[in-house]
Amino acid sequence: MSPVIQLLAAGRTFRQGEAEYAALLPATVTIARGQYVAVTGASGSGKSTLLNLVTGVDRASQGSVIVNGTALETLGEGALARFRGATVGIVFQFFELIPTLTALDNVILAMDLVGVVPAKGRRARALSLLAEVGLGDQAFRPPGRLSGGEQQRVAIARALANDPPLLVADEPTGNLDRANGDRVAALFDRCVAQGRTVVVATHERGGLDRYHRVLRIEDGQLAEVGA
Ligand SMILES: Nc1ncnc2c1ncn2[C@@H]1O[C@H](COP(=O)(O)OP(=O)(O)OP(=O)(O)O)[C@@H](O)[C@H]1O
Repeated sequence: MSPVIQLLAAGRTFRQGEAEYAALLPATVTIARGQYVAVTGASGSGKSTLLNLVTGVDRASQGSVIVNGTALETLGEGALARFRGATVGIVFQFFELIPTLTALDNVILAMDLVGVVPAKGRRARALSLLAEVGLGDQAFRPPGRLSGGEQQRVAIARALANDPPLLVADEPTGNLDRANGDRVAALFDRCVAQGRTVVVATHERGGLDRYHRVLRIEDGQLAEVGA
């Protein structure tokens, strides 16, 4: 089942020499199961910082990040890594695919690293996910022989490899032209239709109609903009 995500006065500060710098001021927000949420804000406003707390990639400096009732700050590194592997799929602006592997092997590797999909089913599942994102005939190409839009679709297939209930994407269309961006966004729409919770950071001010909720960050301050 999709997770409920709660931030309770969760913030993140970074040390800059002698000074402390708040990348995310203490924020309280609940994201319900199956919600489709946009996080908007200018470059440097704190979107990635917020996403990193929600995914357990980074830890809050204060407050609590609770996913399905588990406060992530209570988990040790091993337990946090298992949480990420089983619960979260992440898509990055610049795809972050491994250039020396084929599209297929990039998706299989995500399953190998986490180990929740039985080994003998991984190849077939990866092929099926690539077909689902419209890349059935490109599975054996390395990322360098795919367009940006195709690489991002490989990255989405990889993010879905372990069937995570939560999908988090950091500016996933920021590097794509309109047509490819629309195609990628349509795949996220489908993930929501499948019952996943999907959180997307975007600096765009338009095209927000598809989301259930829009959160906005300005200089580290999170606010709800609209539903
Ligand atoms: N590891 C870090 N150490 C120090 N400062 C950091 C670190 N990560 C982020 N910051 C700072 O925190 C602020 C918020 O950064 P963040 O990456 O969250 O912004 P963003 O809204 O995602 O920006 P962009 O849209 O450009 O990705 C920025 O001023 C950034 O320089």
